[in-house]
Amino acid sequence: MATIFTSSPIPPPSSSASVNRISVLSSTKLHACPLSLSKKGASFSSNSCSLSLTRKQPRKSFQVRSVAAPVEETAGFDEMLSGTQRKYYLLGGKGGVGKTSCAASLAVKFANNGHPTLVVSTDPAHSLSDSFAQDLTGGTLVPVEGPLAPLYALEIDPDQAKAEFRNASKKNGGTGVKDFMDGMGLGLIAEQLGELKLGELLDTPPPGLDEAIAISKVIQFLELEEYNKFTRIVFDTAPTGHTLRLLSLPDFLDASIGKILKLRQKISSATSAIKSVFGQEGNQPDAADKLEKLRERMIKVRDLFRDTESTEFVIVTIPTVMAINESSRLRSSLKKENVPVKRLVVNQVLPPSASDCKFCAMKRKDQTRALDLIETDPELSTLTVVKAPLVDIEIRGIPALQFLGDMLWK
Ligand SMILES: Nc1ncnc2c1ncn2[C@@H]1O[C@H](COP(=O)(O)OP(=O)(O)OP(=O)(O)O)[C@@H](O)[C@H]1O
Repeated sequence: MATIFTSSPIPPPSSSASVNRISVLSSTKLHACPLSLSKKGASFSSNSCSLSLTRKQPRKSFQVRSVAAPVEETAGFDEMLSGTQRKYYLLGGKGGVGKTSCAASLAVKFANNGHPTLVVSTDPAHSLSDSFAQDLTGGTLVPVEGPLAPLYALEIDPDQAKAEFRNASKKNGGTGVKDFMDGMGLGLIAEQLGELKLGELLDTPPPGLDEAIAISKVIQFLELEEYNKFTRIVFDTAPTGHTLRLLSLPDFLDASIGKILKLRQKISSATSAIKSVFGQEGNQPDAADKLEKLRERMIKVRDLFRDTESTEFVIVTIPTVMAINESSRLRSSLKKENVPVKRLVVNQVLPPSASDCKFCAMKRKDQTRALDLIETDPELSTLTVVKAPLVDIEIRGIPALQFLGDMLWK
């Protein structure tokens, strides 16, 4: 493919279809350079232009005359946009690859296209506020300023969610029940309870538990009326390891909580006579209720993850062998758990340039090797690959997110 670049003024919109207009985000003076993303790599080239988000530069524009149009692989954003029924997008991948940036840019794009959108962070190390450059902390719905349709953010506090779970469980199946049973001389059942290893679970929660509870908390929120308006919900999830463990947690917790509740029933019938003598009723029915609710939400989370109609997990990666291998393992685990995956975002792809910078040339070669891996990887090769270029400043704030979103979600 050959591409000719000139830097003449932008022609009127009616000019030849083979001429691509370069977008300029005039409101913030962010520039995009000619870019076309193809399966074989980012076909971006200019003698005078590297891909950059440059502040305070004079308004410039380029025109690209494509001699042979590259085969572009797009995200299929129209499909993501279509329908007014609620859809969930979970973005996940290795730490630091750009999950938050991609999730935030998707949320902005949905909102700008008319969908009332909620973006949720379930990563214990939240970075939504940093990404939007707005204070979105507080654990409740916070409006994001800027997009056309309502966009709200929610940063779930995993510690608070975990504490709630711990309290509910302790009253029913943790040390609270164990002490209670010991006191009643029901050591045998206490041993059975020990087999559940629930005490351990609560004392040293497995990584991912916080996120599972955070997501269950979101489900609880979504049942409230004020959340009905959201037609797109984008999750910025924690790095891969957490996500993988998270996937198996709903089943694990469902089983554990189910056992606890059954056990509680047994205990309550076995001890009803004793309780009636000693008049010990306590507040257990309320706690049991809470635990049962948590269990129901866990089941909803699990079902939500697997619902191909409404949910999609988008894997975000960067063009390095390590990140791509990790993405492959993630995809394999998601497949085992029947979580629908269609798209793979490859972020921070170095655009080709005519400069002879040795470091860039080496880096580009390295990235190309990694990108080639995707095409032969049995887990990843079937996915729609969407590439986003590495830009030269941090992606922060609505204009920058719009810029990234316009390149990614097409
Ligand atoms: N295409 C890009 N070009 C340049 N910088 C980028 C790009 N994508 C993301 N970044 C920057 O990389 C950093 C990490 O991005 P981000 O926080 O989105 O990653 P993350 O995967 O969510 O990280 P974590 O795993 O820590 O939550 C940020 O400073 C962000 O601005």
